[in-house]
Amino acid sequence: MQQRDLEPFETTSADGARLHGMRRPGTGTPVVLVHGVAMDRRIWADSGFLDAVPDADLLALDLRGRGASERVGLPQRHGIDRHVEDVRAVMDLFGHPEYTVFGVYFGGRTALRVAADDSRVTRAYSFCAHAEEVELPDDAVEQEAAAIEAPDGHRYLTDHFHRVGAPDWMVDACRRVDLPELAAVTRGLWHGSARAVQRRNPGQDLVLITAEGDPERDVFTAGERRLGARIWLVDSPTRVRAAHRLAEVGARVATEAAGQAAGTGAR
Ligand SMILES: COC(=O)C[C@@H](NC(=O)[C@@H](NC(=O)[C@@H](/N=C1/NCC(=O)N2CC[C@@H](C)[C@H]2C(=O)N[C@@H](CC[S@@](C)=O)C(=O)N[C@H]1C(C)(C)C)C(C)(C)C)[C@@H](C)c1ccccc1)c1nccs1
Repeated sequence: MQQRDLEPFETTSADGARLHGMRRPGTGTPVVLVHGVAMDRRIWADSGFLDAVPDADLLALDLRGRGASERVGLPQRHGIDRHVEDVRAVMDLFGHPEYTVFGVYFGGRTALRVAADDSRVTRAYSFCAHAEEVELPDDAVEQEAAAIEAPDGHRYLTDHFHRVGAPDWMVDACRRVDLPELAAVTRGLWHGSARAVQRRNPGQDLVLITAEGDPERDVFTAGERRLGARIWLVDSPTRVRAAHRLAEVGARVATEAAGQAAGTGAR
């Protein structure tokens, strides 16, 4: 992906947070790309996703506190509704009537919440995050936040993701994050992220993606029943290792986008 294709953009979220992103111009319904917690917008190029979706108009933002976007500091400014507002600010900036939103991990859960709140989203993909209520184990999440804000916080993250077989692009992304901000994002998960995604709006197409071997696969199929979502499975033993398949999933997204443009897209 030559750098010449990428055009930077800036906008402001509903609470005033300054956001940065990159547009890769293309055709058809624009696709807003939403990264996960310990990531930034560079993962889309690094994972090969960008090259797997050569024609689409891609809008990749840095969520608040990540990449070049504003550090907001407080956990309550990192709740999932603030993430939703970040994505909606990008949709407002480009002013299209319809968008596809594609998110990975917590960015996928965010994509589903954006679709529930905003009917400009006609298709939402959640890579390896489901739509059901989760039990946030207060101690484990607080321990994780404390480990992240410790001096060797990057090592905690990279050792863990190495150990569970994450791809290099995910491990490298951890090294780029600002640790105090990442600890605030982690504590921010207590602000609304545990709630299930309530609905699919008429005319929306939701796709939940997880690993063939995911022990929580049944939680994803619950979303299929409850929301009328589609399920894609990737050939991987776990959700974390499914990250190796992100470019392959991008190619499937491109096929659907092309199909839609030709008027034959699955609805
Ligand atoms: C089974 O987990 C996996 O398959 C790993 C997978 N995580 C998830 O899918 C979801 N999280 C979880 O399931 C669970 N949360 C967790 N802490 C919240 C969290 O995620 N992080 C906070 C920090 C940041 C790095 C991110 C993360 O990544 N930490 C990994 C592991 C990293 S190491 C360094 O310890 C993670 O999961 N830690 C768990 C535990 C603490 C319970 C062990 C629960 C409590 C929500 C169930 C995420 C998408 C989520 C869903 C709903 C609501 C909130 C978050 C990955 N995400 C990114 C890359 S891999």
